[in-house]
Amino acid sequence: MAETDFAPAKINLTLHVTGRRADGYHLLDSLVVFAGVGDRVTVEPDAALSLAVTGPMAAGLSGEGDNLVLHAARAMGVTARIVLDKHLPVSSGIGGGSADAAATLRALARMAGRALPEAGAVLALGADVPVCLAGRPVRMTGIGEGLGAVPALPAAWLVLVNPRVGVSTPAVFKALARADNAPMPREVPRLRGVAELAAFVQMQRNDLEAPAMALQPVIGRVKAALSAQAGCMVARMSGSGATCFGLFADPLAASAAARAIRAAEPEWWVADAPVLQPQS
Ligand SMILES: C[C@@](CO)(OP(=O)(O)O)[C@H](O)COP(=O)(O)OP(=O)(O)OC[C@H]1O[C@@H](n2ccc(N)nc2=O)[C@H](O)[C@@H]1O
Ligand SMILES: Nc1ncnc2c1ncn2[C@@H]1O[C@H](COP(=O)(O)OP(=O)(O)O)[C@@H](O)[C@H]1O
Repeated sequence: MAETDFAPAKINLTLHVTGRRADGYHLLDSLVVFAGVGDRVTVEPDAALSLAVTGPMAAGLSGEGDNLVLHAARAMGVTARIVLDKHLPVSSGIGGGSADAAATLRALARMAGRALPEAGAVLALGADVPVCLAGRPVRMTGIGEGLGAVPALPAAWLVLVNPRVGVSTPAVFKALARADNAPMPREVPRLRGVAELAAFVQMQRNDLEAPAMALQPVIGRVKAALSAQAGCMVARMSGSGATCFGLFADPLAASAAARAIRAAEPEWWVADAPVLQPQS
């Protein structure tokens, strides 16, 4: 039986870099949510493992031997014909490859009636794969393996904008001036509306914004374009960039903002989508 799974964009609403391990990996403290826009992974039983990439962002993935989808399938020890329908820009700070790997694990587990790999094997696929496998709002800590519960978040909408410049995650971490930054407050408070969520985000940081902007100054323009939109309550960069998000209380304001940015910057990738709520 074929199985399809959705690979939603991962958004770091906050991203504090709080330390650096001896192996060079950084300790993070990040409020992560998922957006209702993403890739789609379809798997079908087959005697050999194969991957076809379709969709508007397929061209961004040339070295298919390295595709995280194939790494994930090997970690499951299952062969399948896999189709990755790629909609998210590659190397863009919204975890597209990690979301694809997580969707592959979920789809193959259902297809083959197998359990998901253990936590260490999931983390070995990439620091963002555990959070993408969780697929719900969490406080991510450690290098990505810590998944702490957060109080339910209000319904909210995001506008995502990428200037179509890929940003290398290792290069951004390398350009970070200091790794010993303050974490988020001990508790993420209960946030009773988008205004409170936006105020919380505003008081936190993405410590990778400055180094990413130094490497790709266009990120400053992306953030400013979002901030200038009516109804945008806060704008920040996600992950190691270059994608920035704007947070909106109202879906109509979010889609109007997306239309306005698309009209002004036709070369940029722009999407509006809800913050995904945990499935009940
Ligand atoms: C920065 C984040 C924040 O969510 O997002 P993205 O910008 O990738 O979306 C992630 O931590 C990225 O996770 P992921 O992209 O899976 O990282 P990996 O493939 O495991 O590592 C790529 C490289 O990033 C650096 N790295 C990654 C994670 C981490 N906690 N510390 C690091 O220093 C290391 O240089 C590593 O070699
Ligand atoms: N399925 C995939 N989708 C996106 N990138 C992938 C995938 N498989 C491997 N990669 C590689 O992973 C790297 C990071 O990609 P991506 O996950 O999109 O970055 P980010 O987490 O910053 O959004 C890129 O160099 C890309 O070539």
